[in-house]
Amino acid sequence: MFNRLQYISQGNTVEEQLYNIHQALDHGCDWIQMRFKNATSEDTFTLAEAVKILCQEYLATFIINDNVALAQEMDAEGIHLGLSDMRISKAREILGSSKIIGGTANTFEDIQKHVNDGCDYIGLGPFRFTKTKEKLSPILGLEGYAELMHKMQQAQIKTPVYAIGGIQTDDVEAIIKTGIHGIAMSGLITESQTKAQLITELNEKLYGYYIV
Ligand SMILES: Cc1ncc(COP(=O)(O)OP(=O)(O)O)c(N)n1
Ligand SMILES: Cc1nc(C(=O)O)sc1CCOP(=O)(O)O
Ligand SMILES: [Mg+2]
Repeated sequence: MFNRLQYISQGNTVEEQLYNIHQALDHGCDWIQMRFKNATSEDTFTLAEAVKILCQEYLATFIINDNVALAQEMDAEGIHLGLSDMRISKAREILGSSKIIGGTANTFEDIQKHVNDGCDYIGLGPFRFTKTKEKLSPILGLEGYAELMHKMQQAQIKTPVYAIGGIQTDDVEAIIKTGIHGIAMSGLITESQTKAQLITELNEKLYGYYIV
């Protein structure tokens, strides 16, 4: 079973990214998605090498955003692909059955397509407006999540779903009640000055018991 909290990395330079990822790992995140937009391929490679070592050290899951070739070269645990990235069936051919492949969805049709293509989890968003990503799909909110989770249940689709987009601590309980498996976050974790407390609180809400 996949863990319930994903940290989506942030930072404009290799150093900022590494600092943020290290902080997240140090304070209890054990799933890192390396998301480094608008970076050179050299910087992206440098960062990926360092993040791979860090994730091994912290026994954390290392997922790469967008770049299937890099995920293959790094032997990362997986890849996250959006609606305008490589199709999941193609990535599966390249990476094989042992790698984790996540896909972004905003509608039930997106979910069906990714599931039919063999994805391992769905990133469903945005929950609300966020500055972290440009060109957001329509906002889903709690009602959108409830409706899509209901449709998945009716269709007997059991693929784990992660909520994403502008999520705050107080949103987590209501999101989980819709049947969503976990949450993926950037801004709240990156900007928190009390990360250990935040991540403990998020995990309590996500797992329903106290995690040290
Ligand atoms: C867990 C998770 N869900 C959704 C996304 C968004 O992916 P995508 O739509 O490809 O957008 P970018 O992240 O590439 O800007 C994600 N990264 N992770
Ligand atoms: C990377 C990403 N994808 C989204 C989607 O809706 O597909 S929202 C998003 C940004 C998540 O960061 P934050 O927690 O700072 O809002
Ligand atoms: Mg993408």
